[in-house]
This record gives sequence, C-alpha cells and structure tokens, in this order.
Amino acid sequence: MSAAGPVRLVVAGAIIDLENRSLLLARRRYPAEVAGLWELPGGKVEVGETPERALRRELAEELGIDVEVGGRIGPEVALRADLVLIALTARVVSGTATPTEHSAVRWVDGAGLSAMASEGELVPADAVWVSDLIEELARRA
Ligand SMILES: Nc1nc2c([nH]c(=O)n2[C@H]2C[C@H](O)[C@@H](COP(=O)(O)OP(=O)(O)OP(=O)(O)O)O2)c(=O)[nH]1
Repeated sequence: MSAAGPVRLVVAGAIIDLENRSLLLARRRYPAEVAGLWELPGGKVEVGETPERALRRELAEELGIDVEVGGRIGPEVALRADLVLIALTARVVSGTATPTEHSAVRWVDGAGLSAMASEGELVPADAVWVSDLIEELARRA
C-alpha cells in the first residue's frame, strides 16, 4: 500500500481484574513471527466502527466475554505504514475468557507481566505498554 493510503486501526484490550490486580493476556497462534507470544486480545477496527465497539466485538468473538471499555492506555504503536495499534482499558462484565482463536489465555499480576516482558514472551509491539500497564495495575490496587 502507498504511504498515502488509509491507515487501519488495531485495538487491543488491557482487561484488568480489579480484585486480583491482574491483566488478561492471550497467546497468538499466527503469524509465525509472533506465534506462541502473548498479547492483549483485540483486532482490527472495521470501517464505520468505533474502537470501543470493535474491541467489544473482538472480545466477544475471540474470548466469549462481554466487556465495559474504559480509556486509552500507553502510546500508540505504528505496526506498519498502514496499521496503527492502540490499547484501551476494559473490564469483564460477563463471561469467562475462553480462547477460540488464541492457543491460551492467562491472568498475570504486575510482577508476572514484568517477568514475561523480560523473558521476551510478549509480542514485540506490546513491550512499550508494560510500564503503563504495571502502573495501572498498581493504581487500581
Ligand atoms: N490484537 C492484537 N494485535 C496485535 C497486538 N500487538 C500486535 O503487534 N498486534 C498485531 C498483530 C496483527 O498484525 C494485528 C492484529 O491482527 P489480529 O489478527 O488480532 O486482528 P483481526 O482478527 O482483526 O485480523 P485478521 O486476522 O482478520 O486479519 O496487530 C496486540 O496486543 N493485540
């Protein structure tokens, strides 16, 4: 795509459990470069869709959960010239996260997230969010 082409947004959910001070991560199956690495679940925003609505749709499809979406967290990340990634906070309103497209899900606390980042277990683009996520987990404690 040319540099002047439309930019597509990917929205990822920083799903936080207030009681357990933990964050939901999902393990990617594809593409090969990131298969086996952990991400904040989400997906691409469709034309005419708000990021909030896209996140609720993706999380219902991918994990079978209904979430309430909060505000932005962390910086936006340019994945490619035509793809930008943002993260929104969210909390589960109903359902239990059960992966349909990911190979696994797990809840981690701040220390666990930090350890996974150090071990290179997160998808590379998400590494920039780690300090903001750890701060958020501590703030809500
Ligand atoms: N969902 C999500 N995608 C991420 C994250 N970090 C990151 O680099 N990505 C990349 C991987 C993909 O190239 C793109 C999102 O693709 P996706 O596969 O989740 O979205 P989708 O379901 O709407 O897309 P598709 O498979 O239908 O093409 O963003 C993240 O934390 N969450």
